Amino acid sequence: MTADKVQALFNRIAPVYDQLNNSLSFGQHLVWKRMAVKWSGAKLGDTSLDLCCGSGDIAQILVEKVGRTGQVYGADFSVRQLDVARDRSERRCLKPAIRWVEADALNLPFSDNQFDCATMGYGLRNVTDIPLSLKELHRVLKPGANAAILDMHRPDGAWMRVFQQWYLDEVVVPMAQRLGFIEEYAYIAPSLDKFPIGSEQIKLAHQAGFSRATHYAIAGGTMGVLVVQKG
Ligand SMILES: C/C(=C\Cc1cc(O)c2ccccc2c1O)CCC[C@H](C)CCC[C@H](C)CCCC(C)C
Ligand SMILES: C[S@@+](CC[C@H](N)C(=O)[O-])C[C@H]1O[C@@H](n2cnc3c(N)ncnc32)[C@H](O)[C@@H]1O
Repeated sequence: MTADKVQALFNRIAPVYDQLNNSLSFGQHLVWKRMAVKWSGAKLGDTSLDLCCGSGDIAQILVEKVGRTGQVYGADFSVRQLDVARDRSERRCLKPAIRWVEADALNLPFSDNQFDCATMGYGLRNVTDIPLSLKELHRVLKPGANAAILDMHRPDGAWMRVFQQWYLDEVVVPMAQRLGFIEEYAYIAPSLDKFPIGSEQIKLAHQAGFSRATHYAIAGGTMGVLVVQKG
């Protein structure tokens, strides 16, 4: 899929995105997002970045970690997702206020070495150039900074993989169909088929310049968190 099509897809599903994430994962996506924030090493006073922030769940968790002395930037190229993110965070009157930035993960409008930590939730599988997005992430992190990249993952075990495929085809797509978004959610399965597995992600992270990279399989291997460090 081209970047324009990915952007249009996430604009279209913005009104139902949170509702479907909650029902399809039985609320578990928030647990996985909290794990990613923990592994990003976010701490009080940090300047943090949530890349491909969508409706802003992870950015909101980062606010709790960096506190009033820190800063949180949420960056995404979908204006509709950013509208939802802004509405939700304004309703909660978060301090510090999150800075929502319309930006392409492949060409970030941030300086070199700007961030103490970063997160990316379900973004890497959707960018059109994974090596370039990892390079951009590496560029904007300070030396020594960590980033945690959460995404779906293909489990090692055959039965778990069969279950995952069944769940995507027989639960996710029909539920999305009821809301009129069949094609949008049918896109998840093929995007996962071509997404590099953990060991391949580690290689790509090293090639992008990260000195350390570890992949943690979670949720029975159906999800994964790639934790990287800039040397
Ligand atoms: C966080 C979730 C989905 C994010 C998401 C990512 C995408 O790339 C999309 C692309 C296009 C449309 C929508 C999305 C999108 O919403 C929610 C998780 C949904 C998963 C399908 C849930 C998969 C569950 C596993 C098969 C196993 C369940 C384990 C159990 C809940 C413990
Ligand atoms: C599945 S959503 C994840 C949103 C959020 N991080 C979450 O975990 O719920 C993927 C997001 O990545 C964004 N995205 C995909 N490619 C992008 C790119 N090249 N630049 C910026 N955002 C991008 C989409 O607009 C979408 O909001």
